[in-house]
Amino acid sequence: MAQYRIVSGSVAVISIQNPPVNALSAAVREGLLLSVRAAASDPLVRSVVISGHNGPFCGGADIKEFGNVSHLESGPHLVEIFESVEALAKPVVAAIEGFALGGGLELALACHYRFGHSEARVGLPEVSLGLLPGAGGSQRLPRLLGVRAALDMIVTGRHVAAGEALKLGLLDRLTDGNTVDAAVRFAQSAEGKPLDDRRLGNRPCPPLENIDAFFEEALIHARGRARGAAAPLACVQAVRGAATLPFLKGMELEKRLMETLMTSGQAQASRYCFFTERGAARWTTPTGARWDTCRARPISTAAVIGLGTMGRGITVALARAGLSVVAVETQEHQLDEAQRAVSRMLKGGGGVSYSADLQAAAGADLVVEAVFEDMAVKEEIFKQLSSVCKPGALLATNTSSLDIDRLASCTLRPEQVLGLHFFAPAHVMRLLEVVSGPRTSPQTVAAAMQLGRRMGKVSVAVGNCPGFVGNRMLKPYLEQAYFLLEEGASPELVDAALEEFGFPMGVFKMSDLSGLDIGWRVRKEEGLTGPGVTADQPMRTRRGRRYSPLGDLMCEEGRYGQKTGRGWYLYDRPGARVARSDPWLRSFLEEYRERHGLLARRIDQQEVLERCLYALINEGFRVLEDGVAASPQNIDAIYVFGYGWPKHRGGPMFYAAQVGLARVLEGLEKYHKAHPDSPHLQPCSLLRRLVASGSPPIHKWSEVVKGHRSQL
Ligand SMILES: CCCCCCCCCCCCC[C@H](O)CC(=O)SCCNC(=O)CCNC(=O)[C@H](O)C(C)(C)COP(=O)(O)OP(=O)(O)OC[C@H]1O[C@@H](n2cnc3c(N)ncnc32)[C@H](O)[C@@H]1OP(=O)(O)O
Ligand SMILES: NC(=O)c1ccc[n+]([C@@H]2O[C@H](COP(=O)([O-])OP(=O)(O)OC[C@H]3O[C@@H](n4cnc5c(N)ncnc54)[C@H](O)[C@@H]3O)[C@@H](O)[C@H]2O)c1
Repeated sequence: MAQYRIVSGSVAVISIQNPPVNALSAAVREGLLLSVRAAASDPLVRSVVISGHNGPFCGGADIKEFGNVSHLESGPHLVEIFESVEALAKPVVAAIEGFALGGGLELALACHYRFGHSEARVGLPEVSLGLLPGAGGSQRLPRLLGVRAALDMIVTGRHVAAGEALKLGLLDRLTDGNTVDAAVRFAQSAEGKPLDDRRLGNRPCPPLENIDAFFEEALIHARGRARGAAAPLACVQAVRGAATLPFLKGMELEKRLMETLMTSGQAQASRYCFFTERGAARWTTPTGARWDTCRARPISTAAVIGLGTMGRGITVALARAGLSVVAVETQEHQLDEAQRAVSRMLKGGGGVSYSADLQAAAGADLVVEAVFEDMAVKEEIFKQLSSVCKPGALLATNTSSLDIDRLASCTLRPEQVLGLHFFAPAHVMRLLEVVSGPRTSPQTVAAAMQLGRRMGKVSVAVGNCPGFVGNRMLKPYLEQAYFLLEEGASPELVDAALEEFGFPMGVFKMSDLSGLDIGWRVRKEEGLTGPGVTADQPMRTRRGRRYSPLGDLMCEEGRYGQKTGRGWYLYDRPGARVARSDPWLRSFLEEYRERHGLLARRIDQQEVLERCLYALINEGFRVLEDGVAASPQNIDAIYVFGYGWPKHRGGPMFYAAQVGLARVLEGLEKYHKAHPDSPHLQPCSLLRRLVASGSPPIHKWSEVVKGHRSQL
């Protein structure tokens, strides 16, 4: 899987051939080493060019091999191959088109020169797989760029565009033309010239002042951002090795660190996320529709109705994907403000026009409705859209909780109605839930999934139910957090446990950020709170279940969160972001407990995690059982890309498998026994059946799910 040919009489061109990304599989490694040896021993060869076949240079080591030690160990090791490349007595030029990532860039760093196409990008993204650059990258890159720039690239894993790579000195030259031809010409010009200085393994790292202080600070910084992930810290340690140790010692350190990471649960979880993200594109529905049998009609024009928080972001996301967008808003001041905000985000007009009239949506291929969360308002709009829009146009709602089927039934085209559930801010957040009802056609789902990809989203096809997948699972999580407050916890304790687990924000900080009033409005619509609701039932019970009115009481006090400067925390002013503990809240909780005869008890972080996360996971099993999500992988993609679940923990369903399904079941049983009035803690039957069938690995859960009624 490496092509070898001689061109221009003296240049050996070695081309890596392993579509689609030319990953360095065992067969590629074998081929590469043989080719390098052939070039070394052929007296006619005076220089070498290494390139990728059919475009991309190389996407790095073959990630599919990582889960299996015997795969990892078969074929020559990358370190050995790269040493042979660097040691070659003939100039070796990397010809980089497309991308050189991970092991791909490490190969290029072992070459004596690096030629890049002007549109190529390079990077060492191993950290996002829970790893570090383990084939010399952590040692060679700092020797080439200096510690600061190398550390930044390695710890963030960011892709660097060719222009920046040239400025950094990572690429030696750029071309707009044929990269291999340019590299061949350059290789010939370098034939016979000394190479010692071009071998990065021979070079010391450029000196850095106050090296110890620099790395201490780098470690603190990385720890602060890592949210419990081990890989970023190992990256810092490896780069410190490059700065302080001779090359071979540094390579030994890199190897030791890599072995620890590679066998860790975190790397397994991160790898799982890598494939889960991509797997979501291969959607299926139990009605038999599939990603590979459904043709999507292209969408080139869209209308967005309602230009509040969500509508603005959706407009930007659609415009950035190249669609021509008409944005509709009835409130004049909102329209003006939105126009300014959207233009700012798009840095100009960006193919967006504005109107106050719904008729402007007449020509659109797709309409996304993003008005207030009010069924009556949305029903009226869908009725109008059904007659205003051209035949074939898809009608989508961005509702986060309302019934898609009900909206579909207001139209004369229910098969073209769906939910496009964006997350705030819609132009930034990666997740898109594509929600279909029983009457939504497969072609509609296909078109939405294709559009999601164009917008750079991780799009997950889900079924219709209250809260769809993400918000449905969030409800029991939030509920347990409230119950914990009643029982003696503080928002600070709950948030600290969740943040230590790896969430960017605990549940109470998150709730302050999104606004407590949103949930309050939904609970009022559901009849759970509001005037007269508690007249005939206890304050802490609704429909026979335990209910915490804490959120409602907070809203009644005008504590909506950041927007009012007061919520579960205190803020310096409305809109400020820094959360401070609020003594008022402590007395409020004490009085509340006293009023309801609740005795505060000591609650530890383990209970917080188990109550909140197991309740969420339990609902995830129910979602699977109901067929609202097609797979546990889809649920995990939703949580990682939409709800801040830490990647190095794989997603809630993966986490459950890693903890052990029997342990999760046991935990739920224990807590349900202690809180029998909280049905979300009652283990669902799918979880019981999985445990009874020996807790199969996650990719086999669907076999146990089969046979269940599906709503998709
Ligand atoms: C006892 C224990 C012993 C332990 C020993 C430890 C020593 C081991 C030594 C190993 C040394 C390894 C050193 C090296 O530093 C490690 C690496 O290189 S890790 C890999 C780093 N590379 C990446 O992270 C890049 C990942 N890929 C991407 O970012 C993107 O795919 C892309 C390259 C930018 C292309 O993007 P797109 O064009 O959008 O395409 P897709 O993303 O949809 O991908 C298409 C298809 O390809 C699959 N794929 C992509 N990259 C890889 C890969 N590196 N390996 C395998 N497969 C890959 C991807 O999954 C898609 O397929 P699908 O999933 O859809 O079937
Ligand atoms: N805010 C979030 O975090 C979030 C996240 C996901 C989904 N959602 C959903 O997105 C939708 C919009 O939420 P938002 O937070 O952007 O609301 P918002 O209140 O910020 O904006 C709603 C906008 O719709 C406009 N509007 C009302 N009726 C209209 C009509 N008939 N025609 C045109 N415009 C009209 C209003 O003037 C307002 O500008 C809701 O359904 C909500 O549930 C919100």
